[in-house]
Amino acid sequence: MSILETTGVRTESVVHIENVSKTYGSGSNALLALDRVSLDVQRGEFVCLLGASGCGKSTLLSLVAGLDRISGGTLDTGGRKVALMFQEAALFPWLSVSGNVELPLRLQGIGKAERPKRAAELLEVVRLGGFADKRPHELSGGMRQRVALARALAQNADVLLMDEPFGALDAMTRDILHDELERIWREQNLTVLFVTHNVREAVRLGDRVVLLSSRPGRVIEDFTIGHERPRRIDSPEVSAQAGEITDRLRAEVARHAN
Ligand SMILES: Nc1ncnc2c1ncn2[C@@H]1O[C@H](COP(=O)(O)OP(=O)(O)OP(=O)(O)O)[C@@H](O)[C@H]1O
Repeated sequence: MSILETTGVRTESVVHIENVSKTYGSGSNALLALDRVSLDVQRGEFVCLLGASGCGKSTLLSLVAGLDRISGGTLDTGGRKVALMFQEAALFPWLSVSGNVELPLRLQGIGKAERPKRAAELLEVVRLGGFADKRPHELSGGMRQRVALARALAQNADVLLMDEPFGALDAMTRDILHDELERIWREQNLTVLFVTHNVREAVRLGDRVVLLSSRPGRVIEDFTIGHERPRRIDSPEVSAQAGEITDRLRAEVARHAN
């Protein structure tokens, strides 16, 4: 994987996407979802992907996760481990909170005695220390997403891929989880690729906000978000930049509609 020299700072690209295209189906049913998308994510970066509905954001994440194959171009994660987190926590209802977090530990071959201890540590990280023995149905939506985050962290991945993870939560819960995710990202030196529809959320969280065009998805703009952290989603700086990006997105959606 490439080591880039930028302004004297050594950075390492952990996700390298170059001219990646994805076509679903074939012949007269072929649908071009992504059209020559290029994007590099550096180690430790928090990159948000934004775009109109159906522009291929989830498709790009599933390609990076290796769940589907690219139709053209180059996609290289250097063999790094990636973990995925979705809008729905998708916890196993018959397992306890701890049991859900222990599952990826088991798949990694971590011993039976060690797993509950490691799960307890991860539940502390997401501030669910006292909930190890609860079942998913006993938790709120925000708490279930915390468990899903702990489970993703349990995979010990280099890259965390998040597909609208807070999309189904109320604004206050989402706000709290933004703070938590930012803290965990920093403490654990994670690299995050985060898909969202919510422009403010993208500016609240991202080092960069990458805007995709309407289908077929192409990168049309890559905004660097330089505001000091931690940010508030309702701060004047975040609102102003979100306004600028929203205008760009609206123009793109209108262009596509014409
Ligand atoms: N497995 C599939 N088979 C066929 N077409 C698909 C498949 N997955 C996605 N598509 C199509 O590819 C396009 C991109 O879908 P994708 O879900 O990646 O977009 P998105 O930007 O994540 O959308 P949204 O923001 O609405 O979640 C859409 O037109 C969708 O219908």
